[in-house]
Amino acid sequence: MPQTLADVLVPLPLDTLFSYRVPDGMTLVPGQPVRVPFGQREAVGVVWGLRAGEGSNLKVLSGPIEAPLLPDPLRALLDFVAHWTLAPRGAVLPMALKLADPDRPETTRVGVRPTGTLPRRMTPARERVLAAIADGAVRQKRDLALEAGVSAGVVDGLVDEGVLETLPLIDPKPPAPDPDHAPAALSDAQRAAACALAEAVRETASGVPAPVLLEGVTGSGKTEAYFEAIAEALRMDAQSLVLMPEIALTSTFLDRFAARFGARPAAWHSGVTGKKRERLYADIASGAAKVIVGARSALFLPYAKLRLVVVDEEHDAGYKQEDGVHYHARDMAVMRARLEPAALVLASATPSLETRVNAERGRYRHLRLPERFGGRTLPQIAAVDMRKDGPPQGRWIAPPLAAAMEAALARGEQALLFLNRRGFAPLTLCRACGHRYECPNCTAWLVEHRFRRALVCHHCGHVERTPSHCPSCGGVDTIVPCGPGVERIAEEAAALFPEKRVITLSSDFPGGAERLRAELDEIASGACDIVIGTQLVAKGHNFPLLSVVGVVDADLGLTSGDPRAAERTFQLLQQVTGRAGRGDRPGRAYLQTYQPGHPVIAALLSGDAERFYAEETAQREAARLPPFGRLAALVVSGTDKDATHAHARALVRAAHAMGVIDADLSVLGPAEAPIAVIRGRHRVRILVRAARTRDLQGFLRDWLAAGPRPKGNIRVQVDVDPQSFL
Ligand SMILES: Nc1ncnc2c1ncn2[C@@H]1O[C@H](COP(=O)(O)OP(=O)(O)OP(=O)(O)O)[C@@H](O)[C@H]1O
Ligand SMILES: [Zn+2]
Repeated sequence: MPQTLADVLVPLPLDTLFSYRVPDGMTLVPGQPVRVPFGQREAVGVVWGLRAGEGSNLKVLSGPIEAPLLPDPLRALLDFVAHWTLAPRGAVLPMALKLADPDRPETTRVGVRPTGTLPRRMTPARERVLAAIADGAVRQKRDLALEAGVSAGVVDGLVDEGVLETLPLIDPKPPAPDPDHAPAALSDAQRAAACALAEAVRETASGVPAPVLLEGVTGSGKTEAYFEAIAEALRMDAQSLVLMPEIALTSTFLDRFAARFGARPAAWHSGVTGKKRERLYADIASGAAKVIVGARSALFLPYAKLRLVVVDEEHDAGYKQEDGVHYHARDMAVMRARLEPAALVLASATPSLETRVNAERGRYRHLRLPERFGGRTLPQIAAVDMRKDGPPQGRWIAPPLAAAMEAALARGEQALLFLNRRGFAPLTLCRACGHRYECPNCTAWLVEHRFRRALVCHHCGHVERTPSHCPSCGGVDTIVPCGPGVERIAEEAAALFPEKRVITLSSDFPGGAERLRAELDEIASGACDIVIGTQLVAKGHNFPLLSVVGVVDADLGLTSGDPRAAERTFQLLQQVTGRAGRGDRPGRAYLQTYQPGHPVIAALLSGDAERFYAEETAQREAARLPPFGRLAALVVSGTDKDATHAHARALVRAAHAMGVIDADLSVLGPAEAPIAVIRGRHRVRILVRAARTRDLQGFLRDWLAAGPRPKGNIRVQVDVDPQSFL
């Protein structure tokens, strides 16, 4: 007699499902988290499928775990991610499965309220407590003590006497966002876009709407437009997910959202931990959490009824996960939306070439907001030719930029200096003997961080104290910095404008999201005059008083070997210059460059984005680079240099031996990686380029199966659709 068998996926780096016999009388459904015997122990897993079969030789499934199901579209997404990235399915599962930690006790907060009994002895402190709590509302002990201005001991004393009683405090359910709370008065262009987006959300009732590219210049109100799509989803009692490339961007978003909808959305990111995370996960699974904003990991949650996915700043490289499972969250968002089905909105002022091409070829709908909101103009952009007008040796702010800053500051406006380089100087050497400070674990210079008084490796995190004498020649105080980082620019700005308040923002500063948020608020309120920052300040922020943006080194990034170097630089500089003139004062931006004629600089100066995209597209097509061809990178690494290189060569030989390499499928390399050693591991790269008509993943699977087994500590990391080429 056939029995019910369950095929279970376990969160281990394995691709296979394990089959178990389901005990008689136990009903399970696909997606159910379960406990199963696994080797000598028990493991958790998720039912991936159920079937009838003969199971007498199989182990018996232990039982279900009380946890949210992984719904069909989510399981299909996980299968797809595994297929696409070549990661084993079991390695993908942990991105979606967040089980409660049974060892963590539930930490309930304790509240107090009056019992009606009077204290035997009255003191002024006790009087204040009783006055504070006279309204009968339940308060946390600590809050009550604060409110009454007494020590916690006073409250405890009243509890001991039975004047107050304790009871567990249950978090009130956060209020739900209201689609009609405070809608913005939209401009005509915004309304047209908002209507089209809302329409796409409604279409999910009957099918899969086409993805939408929402392309609008900086400050055009893309956020306001997609808010109306969220409102529509709320009216359908459905969920919306807003993805952001960086968690630093979400804090201002939460406030703006609350102003529009009367309640904050739920935020999902690595900072949400413990019980809070468990509760949110459950609310997402039940559908109680309606709007979720998060980093890329929020894409893999068990939404009950997801009808809208917004990928904000869709061009941002932060969407690519570069460790563990190498996936691109934007691309996987497209797949998730198709599986649900949900409307998909890709929003950007500077879309990726991939997305632009999809829109041009009619695969995506293309909505545009060509103007800034409220009649504001885009900043005028000028080049500062560093060959003619550069600053004196050892300084980095050219006179024309300094003059523009001075004028703006005199008008009470703010200036932003942008340099995408952390630390004080990218290279440090000994003036006496030329010794360069290098990382002991990586092929990389150590970067001086003056605030921390340390030399730091940006690849492995190695830190050493800035030495007082040269380790090579023994020279004392001979250390000299070469080139600028943000800290050095801050020093120069402070010297140029000694009476102005300078704030420096860099992702490596301590304090995390909290501090950053406070600083962003300060800037927006005008509490500082000069802002200096890395790419952290480039995107998304709204600083109404900011009128001058100076790009300290506009050429940085143009010379890298990355096929997207031009596109990336264009996007970044367009974003950062777009911070100027968002309030009621017009903005100006200055690009300090040694090559004012470079196509990227020329495109920024002319404001002719269309031409830039057209030329970039033509070049990519000619070179058969993405999106006209597909790439996969293999990084072979190991502690033994010769063995690592030998393995890479053997892999390439194996590819050629397969007899499938031709004009439409080429294998390039092996070549030593630009960063040849990271954390003591030698690195060699192999690049595969395939026509879109070829099954790239199929080839990679066959190749890795046919190729040599890595020996010792050699590892082969596959990166499909690589974004980084270091
Ligand atoms: N219809 C509107 N009513 C009132 N304010 C608006 C409206 N549209 C936009 N704004 C304001 O204009 C500013 C820019 O809008 P928003 O941030 O949505 O633009 P964006 O296109 O997302 O910009 P960026 O790409 O630079 O991040 C915001 O301060 C926003 O509140
Ligand atoms: Zn290092």
